[in-house]
Amino acid sequence: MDSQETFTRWAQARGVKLNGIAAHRFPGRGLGIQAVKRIEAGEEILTATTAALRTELTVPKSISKSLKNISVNGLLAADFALDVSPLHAPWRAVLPTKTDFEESMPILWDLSLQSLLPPGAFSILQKQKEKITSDFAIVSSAFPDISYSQYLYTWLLVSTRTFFFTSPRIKRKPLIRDDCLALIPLADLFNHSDVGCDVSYSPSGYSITANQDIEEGQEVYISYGNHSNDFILVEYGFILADGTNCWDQIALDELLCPLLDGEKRVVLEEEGFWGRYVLDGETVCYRTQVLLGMMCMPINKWRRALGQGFDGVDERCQREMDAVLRAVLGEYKTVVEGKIAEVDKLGVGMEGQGETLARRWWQIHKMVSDAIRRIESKN
Ligand SMILES: C[S@@+](CC[C@H](N)C(=O)[O-])C[C@H]1O[C@@H](n2cnc3c(N)ncnc32)[C@H](O)[C@@H]1O
Repeated sequence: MDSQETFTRWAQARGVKLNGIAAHRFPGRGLGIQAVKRIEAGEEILTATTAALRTELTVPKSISKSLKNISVNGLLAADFALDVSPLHAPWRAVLPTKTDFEESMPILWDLSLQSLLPPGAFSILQKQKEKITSDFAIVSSAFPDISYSQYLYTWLLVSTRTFFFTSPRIKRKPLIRDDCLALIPLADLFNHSDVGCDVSYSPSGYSITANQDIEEGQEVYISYGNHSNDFILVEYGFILADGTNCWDQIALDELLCPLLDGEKRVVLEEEGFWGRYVLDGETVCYRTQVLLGMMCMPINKWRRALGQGFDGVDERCQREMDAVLRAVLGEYKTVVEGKIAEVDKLGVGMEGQGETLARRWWQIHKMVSDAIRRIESKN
């Protein structure tokens, strides 16, 4: 019996039930879930009782009592790092290796490559580093034998494969969303697509239901959330192919925020419209329209537009706003081309790392070029 089969039986013995699916290795995606029969939309394909889960409630007291104020991701990572028991051996045997992560996860890339991440991804990486550093400080003072590299590995294992979980037995206050985590054996093998099977959670456990008809032999996906490729790259170590992520967007703050300062910036801050400007595959966000309006309108007119909605501003004004955006995006396109050239000539790290990074910049290039074309064809 191979490790996948052993793991499957182990999970089934713990209360995971499968219907028409099995673990399967997919090139470039590690393990995933495959349909082993034709599945119809609405069919339940996996259920897991809470007895099958690994959560903060299952971490041995000998570990949790020494790790007060740690994040739940950090607590579960410590549990993984300290766990050598035969109990979880079949699960451990199918998990990605440190080498898998070295190639895929930006946090393990050379700093010169990290500095070439798109701004949106770079800021997510900084937050991820802060969380891990803070968790490791707590863990290393309680368990000095756990090395940083071992802890980073188990932290990423947890962060890349947890599901949303709550329980009345959890007394933690305040209970923030990032801390509502569970590991579900076998369900953690589903790979991500922008739209996937429905995952539902109730006090009795999890249920995963096909969102569409799936042919025998096809890969079966769930969605990890409505995430951009910048987010997926940093948090999960891959990007979805061009045109296959309907949630993709790019951050525009670095381009737009420097254009405004002084009083106009203060007004935008006061009205809650400063920062978080994005462009997706179809348009810039409403916040960006509000900022462009501030750049092109007298303040009284801007306030009226804020009350009535920026979608209906007059044509002349909209043309001015479009012209500002067109100019900014044009400059950014040149910057993006420079980044692609830098990535190509850097020659640092594993081949796959630079390749993923260049692919991401090309996706951004396309999004920016498409937006420029849309503006030009409109005016
Ligand atoms: C929850 S696990 C899924 C199982 C994983 N493939 C494995 O071998 O253990 C999440 C990880 O799977 C990989 N993954 C998920 N969806 C993917 C996709 N669409 N393309 C490439 N890799 C994907 C990434 O490495 C991600 O961090």
